[in-house]
Amino acid sequence: MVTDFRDDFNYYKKKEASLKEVLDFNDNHSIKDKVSKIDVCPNCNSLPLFGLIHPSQWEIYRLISNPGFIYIKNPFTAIGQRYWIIRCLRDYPKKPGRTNLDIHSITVKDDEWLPFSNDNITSIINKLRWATVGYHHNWDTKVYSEDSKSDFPEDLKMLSHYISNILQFDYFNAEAAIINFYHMNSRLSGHTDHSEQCLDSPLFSFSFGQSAIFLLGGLTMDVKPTAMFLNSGDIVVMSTESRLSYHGVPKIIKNPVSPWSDVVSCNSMNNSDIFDNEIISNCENNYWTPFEMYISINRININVRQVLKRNQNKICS
Ligand SMILES: O=C(O)CCC(=O)C(=O)O
Ligand SMILES: [Fe+2]
Repeated sequence: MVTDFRDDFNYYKKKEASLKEVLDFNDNHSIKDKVSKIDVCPNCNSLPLFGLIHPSQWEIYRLISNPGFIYIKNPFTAIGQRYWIIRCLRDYPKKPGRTNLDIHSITVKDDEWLPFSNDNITSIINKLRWATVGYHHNWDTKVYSEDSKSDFPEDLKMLSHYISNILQFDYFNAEAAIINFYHMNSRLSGHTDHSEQCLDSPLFSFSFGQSAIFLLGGLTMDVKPTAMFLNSGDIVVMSTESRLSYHGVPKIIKNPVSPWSDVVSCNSMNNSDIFDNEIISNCENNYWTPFEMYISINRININVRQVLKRNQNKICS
């Protein structure tokens, strides 16, 4: 029987679906003959970026079935995970970022967003489904516009550019990001990301919190997808032939581990001015508690894209 993207999506969204065919990058047997390991830079002298382990220790794989798709197994330190989770919940949804809550005319005052302690705020944070920064993704028209953009966060830009350099992409400029917030029963149906004017640049996707079953298909819905687990801290890159592939998230599953837990110490960090030092200095104390409550039952995905072509300086309509 031929199965296509829809069949597999519908299969994996079921509670009782068997997960034995899902690629698990933590299990050598599961990935055997399906991936090839990338030796990033054997003589890599790059300094580690705040929140990441040294790139010489990263585990990076290509999928043999899907050229251009790259998987990096969680290269984040526990503090790094906490940092990005806090940024996604505390800062990116605030103005000038946009969220699904704007559409429902819910405005959140600065000091109300945290610490999610009263019931009202708890319910607001639970309504958060997406936030956009940089060029704002327009969910209806799918067209970016010069009239709808805000500054791209410098720290997220630095993270994306760092990964792009380590992977030796010629050029990448982070110009738009969608932050997706998933509950345990959320899904993201199969789609391609084709709104960007530059489709030759890679797309970087960072996952935090609970795990996803991620389906990666081909250029049409007729191609049977590869199913894989994405766990907290994992990074995937969709480039070249995979940049326009169908993909989706049929199910969120409980992450058996919590890699944000084992914080060593915040003091030894190489804090560049780009990173928010308030988060770094508070990441070990109670400040983290409400975020931990959130991330123990939700998943966050940051999806970073380049919108314009290399020499283009604005959207051409
Ligand atoms: O949550 C994910 O892993 C994928 C998100 C995605 O595909 C998107 O935002 O376009
Ligand atoms: Fe996508």
